[in-house]
Order: sequence, then structure tokens, then C-alpha cells
Amino acid sequence: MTIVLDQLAPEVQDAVARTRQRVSDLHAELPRNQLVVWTAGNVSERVPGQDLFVIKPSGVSYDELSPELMVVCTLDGAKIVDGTADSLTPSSDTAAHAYVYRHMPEVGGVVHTHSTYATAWAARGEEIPCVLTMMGDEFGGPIPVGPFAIIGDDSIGRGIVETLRHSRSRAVLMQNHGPFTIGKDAKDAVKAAVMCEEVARTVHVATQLGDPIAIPAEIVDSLFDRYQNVYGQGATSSDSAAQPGSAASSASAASPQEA
Ligand SMILES: O=C(CO)[C@@H](O)[C@H](O)COP(=O)(O)O
Repeated sequence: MTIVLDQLAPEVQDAVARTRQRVSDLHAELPRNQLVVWTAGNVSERVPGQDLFVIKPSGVSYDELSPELMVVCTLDGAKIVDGTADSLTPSSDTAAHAYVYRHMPEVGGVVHTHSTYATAWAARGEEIPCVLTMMGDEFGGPIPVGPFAIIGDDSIGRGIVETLRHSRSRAVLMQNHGPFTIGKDAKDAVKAAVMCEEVARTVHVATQLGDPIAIPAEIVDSLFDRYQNVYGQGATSSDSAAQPGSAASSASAASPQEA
């Protein structure tokens, strides 16, 4: 059945418009944080309460992106009639993002970059060991490597889900490709992409100087618990809501159906 945005309920159209604005704005964070060059990388966000998500169009310059150009897709990765030109195709990673949304109901945002240091670890197929308190805080352990996967079908999404399902990390280094991150919303996933690159760079520098010292598992647990549950401006703020990967989110997440 063809879904036509203009024919959806007014509140759904409003939710789509707000998501388009957020996703468009967040794309500016990728070049601003030096995570991408040219048109590489992409951000998406689930439309709250709907089986829809918003993602950038493929191969369009970051300078030209605007809310009106953000493409609206079903969770199968099919573009709906969203008011953009039929010729405006969604990101080449749309199938991967869609797979994550279908299989990880707690995830509200997905980001992919080719940030230099994280991608260098991915090129070696090596996980980033947890040797920084920032990694314990943000990722709750090492940042894992996902399998080599072909672009365009479910392979990347399957690799992301299979890897992150067994990890507290919200970042995965897809081998020979680059980092994909997840979050409770797109902003949260962008933050994970920024943090992933930062720790990839620092741990790389550390390995050039000698052998980094691993942080004991029980201390990683306590760092993760404090940062996820106590850090910041109070337990009621949205920044301290259950994160994908945290115990709270795992407890509430439905079982993946198709993996
Ligand atoms: O690595 C890839 C393809 O997986 C992408 O990051 C491209 O670099 C950007 O693709 P579009 O989102 O513009 O299609």
C-alpha cells in the first residue's frame, strides 16, 4: 500500500515535520565535528510513535541539505510519497538503518560516518579496547568490530544488530567500512559517533606510545552505571533516559523478530 504523507493524520504530519527538522540540523554536526568528507555518512531518526523514519537523500552535499529534502521511509526502507521528487533517492545505507529500527525497538536514531580513526580501526578489523574512563562511561566496554558486509541490502544492518545485541556499546566498527552508532534518538546517536571518533583517536595515539592499560571490568561497570544513571542534570532529564545498550533499555526492549 502506498503511504502518502499528505493523507496521514495532522499530528503524524507534524511529527514527521519535526523529525525532518531535527535530522536535517543534525547532519550539520557531522562535518562540524570532522566526521565526514564530501557526501559520506548519514543520520536517521525514527518518527516517534510511527513505523516511519527520516534519513538524508543519497549523495547530496551537506551544504544543500534542508528539512524539505529529508526522505521519509517505512521500516522496510521504502520511500513513501513524502513531497520530495520521485528522483530523490534515500541514502544508500537506508536498508541498514531500516533493519536496525525493525530489530531494535529501543533505538530511535542511527548514524554512520567514515571518521578517520574509527575507520582505521575498522580497516584493521580490530576492536577498540576499553582503556579510557570515557569509554567506560559512554560505551561500557570495548567498541566491537562487525563483519564485512555488502552495501545496499540487509547485510550491514544484520551485522550491526548481531554485534550490538551482545554489547553495551552504542558503536560498532563495520570491518573495512566504518562506524555505525545507535541512540535513543538521532542526537544521541550523533553524540556516540563523536565520542567513538574521539576515543578511537586517543587510543590510537596511546598504542603508538606503548601498551595502554586495560580498565578492570568491575570498574568499567561502575563507570558505565554512574555516567548512564547519575551524570548530568538529574535523573528526570531526557539525557539520562534509558540508553540503547543499558540495562534499563534491555529490560524494556521487545525481542527481535527476524534476525
Ligand atoms: O559508506 C557509505 C555507503 O555505505 C555511505 O556513507 C556513503 O558514503 C554516503 O552515502 P549516502 O548516504 O550519501 O547514500
